[in-house]
Amino acid sequence: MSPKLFQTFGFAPHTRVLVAVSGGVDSMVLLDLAVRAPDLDVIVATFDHRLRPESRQEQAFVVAAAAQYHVPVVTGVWHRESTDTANEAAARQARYEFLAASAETQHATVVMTAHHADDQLETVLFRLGRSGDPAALVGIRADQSWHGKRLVRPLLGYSKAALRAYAQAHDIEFRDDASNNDTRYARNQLRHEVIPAYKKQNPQLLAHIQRFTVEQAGMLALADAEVNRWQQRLQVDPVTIDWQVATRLPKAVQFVLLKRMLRQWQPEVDEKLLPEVMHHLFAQNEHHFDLGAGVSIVVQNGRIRELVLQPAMTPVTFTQIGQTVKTPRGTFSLQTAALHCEGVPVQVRLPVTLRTRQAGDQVRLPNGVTQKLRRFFINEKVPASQRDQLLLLAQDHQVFWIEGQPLERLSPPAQTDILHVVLVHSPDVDRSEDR
Ligand SMILES: Nc1ncnc2c1ncn2[C@@H]1O[C@H](COP(=O)(O)OP(=O)(O)OP(=O)(O)O)[C@@H](O)[C@H]1O
Repeated sequence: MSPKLFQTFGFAPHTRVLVAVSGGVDSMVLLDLAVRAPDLDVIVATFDHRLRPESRQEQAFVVAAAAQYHVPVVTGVWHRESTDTANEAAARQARYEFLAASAETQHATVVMTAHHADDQLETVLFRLGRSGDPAALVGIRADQSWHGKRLVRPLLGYSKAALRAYAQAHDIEFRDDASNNDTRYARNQLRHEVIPAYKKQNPQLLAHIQRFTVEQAGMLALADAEVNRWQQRLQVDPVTIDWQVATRLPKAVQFVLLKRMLRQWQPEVDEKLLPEVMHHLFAQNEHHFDLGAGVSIVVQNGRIRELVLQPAMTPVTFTQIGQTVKTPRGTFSLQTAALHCEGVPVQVRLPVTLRTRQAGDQVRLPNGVTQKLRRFFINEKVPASQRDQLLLLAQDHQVFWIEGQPLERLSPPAQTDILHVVLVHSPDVDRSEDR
């Protein structure tokens, strides 16, 4: 293992790289390699999750190590709100938000973490146990675009044993993360109890998983292209699929096709119902299936029709202050906050559209990080059944306001041409307009 390993990523000279360092052996080795690489301008980022008493000292250790390497360091601390749960997933989310925000402020174009081959094995086995979805089994990606940057895992091809050997050979100090020895966590149980036995039985396990994840990513890309081709062939109109031609394909292939098409329509449908949908496709009777997330489908005589139970509202656009729009959900008018004290003022730019969510929507969090709206809804525990119904104000895919969400969760856009407005809602509209 040598700094040459970065060459495969084709970084331009003096690429600014934010290296995520916890102080553990993996990230200390990554830091050492990155600092030795001639083409990289390294900045260290270290986050204190405050989940263990020793985490402060670990962060101080990383800060001191960065100083020894003469590289800048940014530090972050997880200031949990009382509503945040202190679990591993929430801690990881906070850490990645810190990394994204730090990359922005440090003008780094690449963020690196020290995930290695054993992490990959663990991730794939863990996901296999939790979900049968082949897309989940691509595992950790070596190089992906992320928040407008590249998120790179240069050590994914190296085992933990190889990293330890490098640390020993180069006298690299590190701190052991005590939580890794805590078998309360499901992943650690897998790490300490299941994987060692599995590896003993199959000495090539790491190499096989490595190969599997690379090929799996390729297979899924091929599958996407194939699904698009079939979709064009089978789609009669935007909400109708004629399944007759597809029936010449093996049942398992039909299932995959159907699943991926429905996911494109609505990512949150309940896929457990799909075998039943297929079973009833060619029945004479009409069958209705409620797939959740506001979507139901009707199947009959080899045709599938989508019905959105509560149709998404037709988007309406405000181009000026004072404009009033009638919708099936009531009458809305956009007023300047100074004129109206009703409701809380929102900062928007015009034109702004009132609508329900769309694929690609995103919000900007108070810490400046851009987050997918889908992820935001999950974090804020908005029930899946409500997500398609909530009204929001958006420009393109940037969402400024969401019905029922406290505004301090959403920060305004960074532009200066913002207006303070309130959306005035009169629900007492004639319900006959709903049709
Ligand atoms: N406290 C931290 N500060 C900065 N970077 C960290 C910190 N903890 C972990 N990292 C980075 O993330 C990488 C993965 O760490 P770890 O395996 O502990 O993560 P995890 O909690 O399992 O989550 P995930 O694997 O999904 O990132 C580390 O190699 C390191 O680069």
